[in-house]
Amino acid sequence: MDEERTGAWWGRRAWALLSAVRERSPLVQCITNLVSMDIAANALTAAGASPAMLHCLREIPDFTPRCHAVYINVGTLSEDWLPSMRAAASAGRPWVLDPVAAAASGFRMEACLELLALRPAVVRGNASEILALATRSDSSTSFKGVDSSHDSGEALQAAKALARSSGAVIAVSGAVDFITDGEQVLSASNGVAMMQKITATGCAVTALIAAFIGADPSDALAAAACALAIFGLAGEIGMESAKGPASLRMHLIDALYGLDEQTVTSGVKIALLP
Ligand SMILES: Nc1ncnc2c1ncn2[C@@H]1O[C@H](COP(=O)(O)OP(=O)(O)OP(=O)(O)O)[C@@H](O)[C@H]1O
Ligand SMILES: Cc1ncsc1CCO
Ligand SMILES: [Mg+2]
Repeated sequence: MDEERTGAWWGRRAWALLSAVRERSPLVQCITNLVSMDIAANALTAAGASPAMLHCLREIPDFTPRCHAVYINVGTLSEDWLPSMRAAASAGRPWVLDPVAAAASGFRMEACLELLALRPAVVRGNASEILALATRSDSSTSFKGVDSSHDSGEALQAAKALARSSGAVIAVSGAVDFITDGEQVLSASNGVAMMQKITATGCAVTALIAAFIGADPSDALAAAACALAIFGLAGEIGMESAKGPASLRMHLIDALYGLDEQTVTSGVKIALLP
């Protein structure tokens, strides 16, 4: 390492990655749930990326190889969409998985585990989703639905084990986001609690991770941490003008669009855990 990775180093790294997204405008194919399509596409566009919500199996051989990254989210999974997810994940592009409500059913858990075997670069979930995936459990009563019933710290050991067994970077979102490749653990401490009151903010930040990887595929751990920190920072700035979840959604997207170098380098809170 040329330079010690201080907080200031991470601020510069986050700015470099956001700048790369703005300059390269990576094409990100999103096979995502019906709830999240709008906020994910708007978050990607505001950040400078180019989203495409295509999920028809017959289009994947032509379209997916031309994408810079792929985003797959099982939130409104159906049997019809699973073949498209498999095909897009197997198209040779770097891709990111959001295992929404992984424990909701045996079918969904099987689908998530099958997709995980197709080597995503990053998996981003809330703590309950990462705990369920790591234990391959779809039966525990503590797993409700799309919202987490655990704090992110409770899933940290599970995230490390899942990263080692899958080869993916695992990101657990929450008040503090944890990002690990199974050896190193980064924390990203940006964001505001009100973000949990907007549906599909988690889905949107996973899409943003795919955009960061599309712009620079060299370091999935850094891409995931910087995307989470930048999305959280946009939430903090948005909260200064918001009156509740609906206006926060609008102000967060505006803030993401307007982020400048000074704000990012001084505002991003990423640290390497000892
Ligand atoms: N208590 C909190 N304080 C600050 N930021 C938070 C808090 N909880 C969540 N966030 C942020 O909100 C975003 C969404 O994370 P969350 O864990 O709620 O995802 P999720 O449960 O998968 O959401 P969804 O399924 O609705 O998409 C992330 O950027 C995360 O960092
Ligand atoms: C509410 C909801 N249901 C399935 S996906 C989704 C969006 C948040 O994950
Ligand atoms: Mg989610």
